[in-house]
Amino acid sequence: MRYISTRGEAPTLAFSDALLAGLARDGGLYVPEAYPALAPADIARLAGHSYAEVAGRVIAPFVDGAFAPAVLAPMLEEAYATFRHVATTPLVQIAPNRFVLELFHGPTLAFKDVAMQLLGRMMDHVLTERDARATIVGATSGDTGSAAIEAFRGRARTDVFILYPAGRVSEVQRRQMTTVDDANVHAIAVEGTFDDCQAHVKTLFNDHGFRDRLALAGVNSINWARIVAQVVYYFYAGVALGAPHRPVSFVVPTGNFGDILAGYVAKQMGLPVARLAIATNVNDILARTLATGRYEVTGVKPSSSPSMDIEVSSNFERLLFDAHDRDAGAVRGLMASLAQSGSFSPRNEALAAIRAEFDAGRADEAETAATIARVRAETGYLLDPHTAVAVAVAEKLKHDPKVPQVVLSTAHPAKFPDAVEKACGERPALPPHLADLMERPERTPTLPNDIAAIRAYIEAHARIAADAA
Ligand SMILES: Cc1ncc(COP(=O)(O)O)c(C=O)c1O
Ligand SMILES: N[C@@H](CCOP(=O)(O)O)C(=O)O
Repeated sequence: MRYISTRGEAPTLAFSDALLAGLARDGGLYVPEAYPALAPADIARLAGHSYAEVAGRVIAPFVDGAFAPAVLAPMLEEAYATFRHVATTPLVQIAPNRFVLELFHGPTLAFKDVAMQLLGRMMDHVLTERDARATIVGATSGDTGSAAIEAFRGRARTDVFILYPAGRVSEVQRRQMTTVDDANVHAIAVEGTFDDCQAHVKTLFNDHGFRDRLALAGVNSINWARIVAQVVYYFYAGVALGAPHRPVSFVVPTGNFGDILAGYVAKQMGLPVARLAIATNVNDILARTLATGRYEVTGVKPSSSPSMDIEVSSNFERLLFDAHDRDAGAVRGLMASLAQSGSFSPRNEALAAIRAEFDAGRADEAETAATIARVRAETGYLLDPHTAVAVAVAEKLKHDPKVPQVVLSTAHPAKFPDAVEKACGERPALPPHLADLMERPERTPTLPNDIAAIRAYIEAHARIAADAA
């Protein structure tokens, strides 16, 4: 399997190079040359297998050559042994034919652990084989950062620099990043939004001198390996609910579009997905795009689901690439328009193709809080605010009642105790391994929203730079 850039001007790479590259050198995102297919019989054979075993079969065609089955299988066993649930990502029914897919049983209580626990091991393996090191630079609205820090802390071959928007993540999210004292971990508060942090990361990748000097690697969902690892739970849940013999729909709380893109990839591979629904909070740029045909940045508003407070939705570029029949020139034009004017309009046929695959809806702050309170009162189930956005949208969508509808639950409610308590009067407790989180000392520099300051900080603290000096 080879990987090509959505902007068509970067070298084509094998999986392990795409894994270390993060952003393509032309500013685009890597995608496979073609999506591998799983025949209905192959999908049926996933039934009854453990999460790690299903992952082995779904991931294998993407990594061919780079990770032999004898290497990948133990890596997957080890990665998912860090999860606190025997099913890794269990399904819980909350209404007739509506299920919550709990993706938050990993070490940092969010769906990011599913991919990051594997990514950490894969990168370490490739770096060890090459006797190389890397400097990971990532942006987070709260969850990617802690998952990346947990996956890479203490690793000799990687330094991790995570940029998060100061004051715009929950206290639990911040502390999960800032209380880790391993020398290779740097959680940096930036006086800006997540979109600013993500733009800074992309600027650093596009500075080829800096990128090469520090051997930059990315762990955001710009990294294709993140998407691949997330494809697995669509198959795992789909098969548990009757695929390939019956279709399944998914409703996904969405920000950077990585999670729902993984569902789209699962569908391209052959999983019978009836509908994929994008659920947004008040930062509803994607829902507006599907409704109006115009992608238009209007300014991020802080919400009770802060991890989705995103307007520049990175992975939408991968969907645009497919929807424009893989015309890299068209994607370059749209992205140039976004950079210049904060907006773009996909071609009519592309928009029609997107609308044919996806539904979209938004839930405002009052709807999100009311959903947490009502679902708790009616079913006893406690939703985190991100999952509540998706449940609220699921309830509003037109949906075939015979098709199972799976709402992806992306975070544990205890990551957002203030929002949950405000909504339903109940303060969820952190699991035992994080019980003393609020007492642990924090370590986090605050930097201005300025690329020069961020570049200088990373250069001054990256071990690769120090060793080269
Ligand atoms: C808890 C939570 N839910 C939903 C999302 C949105 O996922 P994505 O950015 O892949 O669309 C995020 C951030 O990525 C998140 O952390
Ligand atoms: N919501 C994310 C934002 C970054 O998304 P990613 O999937 O591209 O890493 C977060 O919690 O950091």
